[in-house]
Amino acid sequence: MEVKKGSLSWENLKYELHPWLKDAIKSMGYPTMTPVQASTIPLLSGNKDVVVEAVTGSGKTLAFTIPILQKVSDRLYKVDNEDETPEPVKRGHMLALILSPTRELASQIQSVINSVIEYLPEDKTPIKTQLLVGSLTGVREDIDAFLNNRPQILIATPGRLLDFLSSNYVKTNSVEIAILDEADKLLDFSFERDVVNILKRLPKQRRTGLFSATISAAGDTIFRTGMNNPVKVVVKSKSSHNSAPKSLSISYLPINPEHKITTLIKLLNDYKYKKCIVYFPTCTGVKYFYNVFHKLIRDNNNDNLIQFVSLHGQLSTKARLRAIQTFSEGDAALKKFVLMTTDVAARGIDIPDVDLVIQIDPPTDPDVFLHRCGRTGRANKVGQAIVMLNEGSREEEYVGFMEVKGVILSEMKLPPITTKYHEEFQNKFRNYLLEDRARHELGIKSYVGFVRYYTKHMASSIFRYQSLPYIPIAKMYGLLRLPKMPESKYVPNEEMPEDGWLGEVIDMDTYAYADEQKEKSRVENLEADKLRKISEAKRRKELKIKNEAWSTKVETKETRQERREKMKRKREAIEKQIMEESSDDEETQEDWKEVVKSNKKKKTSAVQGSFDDL
Ligand SMILES: Nc1ncnc2c1ncn2[C@@H]1O[C@H](COP(=O)(O)OP(=O)(O)OP(=O)(O)O)[C@@H](O)[C@H]1O
Repeated sequence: MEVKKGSLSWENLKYELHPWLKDAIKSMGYPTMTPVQASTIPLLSGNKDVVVEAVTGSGKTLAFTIPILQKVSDRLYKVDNEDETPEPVKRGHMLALILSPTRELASQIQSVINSVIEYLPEDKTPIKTQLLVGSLTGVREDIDAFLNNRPQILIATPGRLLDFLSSNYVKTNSVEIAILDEADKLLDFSFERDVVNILKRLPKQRRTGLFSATISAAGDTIFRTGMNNPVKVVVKSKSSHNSAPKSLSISYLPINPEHKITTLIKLLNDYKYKKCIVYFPTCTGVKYFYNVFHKLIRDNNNDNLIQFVSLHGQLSTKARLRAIQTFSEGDAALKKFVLMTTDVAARGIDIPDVDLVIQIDPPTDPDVFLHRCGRTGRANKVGQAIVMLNEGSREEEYVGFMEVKGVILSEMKLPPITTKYHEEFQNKFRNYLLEDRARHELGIKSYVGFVRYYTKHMASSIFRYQSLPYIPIAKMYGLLRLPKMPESKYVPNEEMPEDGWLGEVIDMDTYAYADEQKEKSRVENLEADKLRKISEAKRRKELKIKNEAWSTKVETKETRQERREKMKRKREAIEKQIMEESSDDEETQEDWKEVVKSNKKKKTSAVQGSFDDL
């Protein structure tokens, strides 16, 4: 169904809403409907199932919230006869279910619904909501709260809802409406089984609504949701076939990967923005760079003009919700706010002051690109999204690839940054890492995580891990030395630094942890390891000498005294040699020789190595 132009005044809504709901919307300060609301509310409030695809920030949440509240109000307040009273909803039953792929989004949806419910007159039976997401509370507590508070509307993530519904105290046969927000995500391989299981438990005559900015990505799986002849609502941007909202401008920045972090810092320092979201590929990457930025940018910035907030899936639910709260409630008039995050905050998150989004790398799933960009430029507010692409590589083909998907990217020029600026930061970065071995270990983990992430790109012909610039990327991660990993075989021989060192060689034996306890045990382990190696090698050599000595005795007829002297000298020489060889680096050097050797072999035999073999 195409949305027709016309008056978007709430008075023109083609459905008669409950008076309290009409008043609530007016009081909330939304002068007009958005196109997706104008078309969806009448359908879903009536008796239609809907599949809604509308650009990011176009008001889809209210487009399903209003029909839900309308249906709940029908059930709670509507009577055919004035002197009748509606039958109350039974204990253990609910009327509406909303599913969301993330805890943050579920919590945000609950806030939107609650903000409308606030306008419900006090003389009416209260409408209540309950949030069901993993690890915030236990399932048992959720069930107790549900039975005691009797909410009619549940907002949940799939896993927790499934556990919750397994209880005999929870009944689903009164559910009148079910919504899947970010439906394409809920119907992909990660959630589909749970979601389909949940929907199977609901009454067949319920209404179902599927919402997303990229619903087409769900393909045929939408038919597994048990919808009844659904109506498709499509709302595109006004400008031709652009899949992004008109108020959002998207640029790409071709860049040498080695300079990504310094350039990011330059942008964050110099750009005018209120709130910025920076997307990193992995949780470890967020943790690592959050620590780096917190220390190197914040500490140098006496006025603390930028506040960094980190949000990723390895944090507890409470910490995640707190991070979103800090970021969204932060006063942008006082300082800039930067949320460093992963795709956990790619979809649905609605924070009005976000006017800049930066992606260090494109997401592995091309559909997520639009969701990430769409955290800005919402509800007709101006926003800018920037994605960094490795210059002179196939990654630049991403621009054409996205254009086919209706996402237009324009080229952005690099901000002027001197070599001195890069070098100064890299020196600071190196010194920061040298202060604590644990920092470098986290850097290695982040780099390795990134390489794994890269191999998962769906557009694998554009994002080829075989031609990834491994050395510049390792430098971007600040690494002192390239870690041992199978992918290093893709580094061309002529680019491979000696023994993998990316800068000045350091003594790994004395590279210490800042944590005293950890350092003590590292040194102890190192010593024990050395002693073990010495004694093992000594034993092996002695055995060899013994055998040799025996045969020599027969052959040369040496005197006992001479043999003893000789063996003593040999033993001493061996010990000396072992002491020199037994440093931690021996293994690494061997390993690097192997990498170089295998590279040579690869070149001469011209056989392409397969990843799965490794
Ligand atoms: N009728 C309206 N008039 C003005 N602003 C509105 C209206 N309806 C919703 N909004 C505002 O628009 C913003 C975006 O809405 P919402 O979060 O529902 O977008 P969405 O379409 O779900 O986006 P996404 O696809 O990114 O999840 C919100 O801040 C919301 O308050």
